[in-house]
Amino acid sequence: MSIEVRQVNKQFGNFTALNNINLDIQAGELVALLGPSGCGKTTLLRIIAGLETPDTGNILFNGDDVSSRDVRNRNVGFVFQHYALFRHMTVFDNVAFGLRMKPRRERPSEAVIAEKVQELLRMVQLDWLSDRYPEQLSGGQRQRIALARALAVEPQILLLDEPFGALDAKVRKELRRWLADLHEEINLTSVFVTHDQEEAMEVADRIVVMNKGVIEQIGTPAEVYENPASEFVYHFLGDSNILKVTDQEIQFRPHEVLLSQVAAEGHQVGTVRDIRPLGAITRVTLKVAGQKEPIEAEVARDDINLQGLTTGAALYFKPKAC
Ligand SMILES: Nc1ncnc2c1ncn2[C@@H]1O[C@H](COP(=O)(O)OP(=O)(O)OP(=O)(O)O)[C@@H](O)[C@H]1O
Repeated sequence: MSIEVRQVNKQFGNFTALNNINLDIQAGELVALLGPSGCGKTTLLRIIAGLETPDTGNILFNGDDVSSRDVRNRNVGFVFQHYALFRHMTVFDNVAFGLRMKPRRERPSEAVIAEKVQELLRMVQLDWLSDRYPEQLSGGQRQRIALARALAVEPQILLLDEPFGALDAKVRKELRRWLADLHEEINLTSVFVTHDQEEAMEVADRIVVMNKGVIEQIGTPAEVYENPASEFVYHFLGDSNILKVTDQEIQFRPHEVLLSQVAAEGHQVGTVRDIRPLGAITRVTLKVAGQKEPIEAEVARDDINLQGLTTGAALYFKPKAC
């Protein structure tokens, strides 16, 4: 199901939370709303869900204006951090909840509900936990159960607010992959909120970069990273260096640097402050005379210029684009 956001504005008192938001999301897309804290991501998600009303503007699902429908009549599944699982219900009952709450005419029989719940629990790979209570689950398991619960009513739209927020890095990664796989399995349109650019890059088909209530750019992860529409997008999507050359400032990312242990054409010299192995890459921090901020260079861990390199050594560098 496609989602259109048309000229949406939202004020909280004098504060403009959303300023003329326009957004088209295709059926089957997985879209990330990315931006710093307070930029309006959650407000936009809540407006799409029907949990919040915009001051002006419309929301359309598959071309139908749903602006005046309340959340129960939008058939969206959502996982918001503060909509936790019901503590007094087992995992099974949590997932069954939405189906049991359906009006009598639409409500499946208990046998059908049981089958459906087991199928969802198998899908999130937690069917062995169906009799447990939420407090007996890990954070990652709870999030997966919350997703199963949201999917139980077969929504065509899934809205997720920082779904992996409080989890450790490894579990986050597993869940991200799981969400992307799930997306390929069932034809769902999903929008998720994150302030983590890596998370958006890794999972989303397209990223909506927001700042102070406006959309700065919409594009695929590659588009927003390689062709940022504004300074804000450039800085938000990754680390960057600023190098003063005569009266000009050059900006470049840490991986866009050439290194040399010997003086080379077009290279400047720096002093090695720190050498930090980060898995496949190594980050070298350089202090450069006359430069306020240090320069960071990221190269493959087996880069020849790292051989025998120690802190305090002189190292020559050059932004690749120069
Ligand atoms: N009910 C409300 N009343 C007043 N101000 C609000 C209300 N809800 C949100 N705001 C304000 O609107 C702005 C946008 O909030 P929103 O929750 O959409 O931001 P966000 O981008 O999701 O931030 P975060 O990543 O911190 O959750 C914030 O400055 C917030 O303080």
